[in-house]
Amino acid sequence: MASTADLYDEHGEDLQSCSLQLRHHGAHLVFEGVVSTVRCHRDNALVKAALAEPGHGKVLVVDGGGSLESALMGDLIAASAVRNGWAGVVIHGAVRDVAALRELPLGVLALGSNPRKSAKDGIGERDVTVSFGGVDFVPGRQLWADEDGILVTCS
Ligand SMILES: O=C([O-])CC(=O)C(=O)O
Repeated sequence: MASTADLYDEHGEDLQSCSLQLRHHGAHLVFEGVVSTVRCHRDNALVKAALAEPGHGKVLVVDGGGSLESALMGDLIAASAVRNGWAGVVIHGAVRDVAALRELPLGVLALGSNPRKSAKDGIGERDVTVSFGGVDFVPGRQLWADEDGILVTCS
């Protein structure tokens, strides 16, 4: 994959760039894939269900509303994402089991971490457009991530 900076130089007008300073937590610092989404708040049942499905190299973008009060993914859910062929998970919210996530062959970007787990009631939405950091993450669009940040196609 070309670096996000090179992609931006080549296709800037066609790309949205995420201004939110998410941290890398997975072993893969460079990843790309088609966007799939979950919107939820302190409830990760939909995240777990999505990552238990075949990922086909997609990236799950989770809009947790920026809450750092509880973790939306830990090492077990992340390991299931690896098994099911997801390329990465981008979380506007928190993860946990950070030491274990670092060993997993998965792209993981998140706002922060918290050892507290989330509810499992299944409240939220799947494959809706979510927006944060100045980017509209529309399901079906292409996403690229590396150590500089995240780019997503505009259409
Ligand atoms: O079960 C959870 O809420 C998340 C978690 O800790 C894991 O994925 O290991």
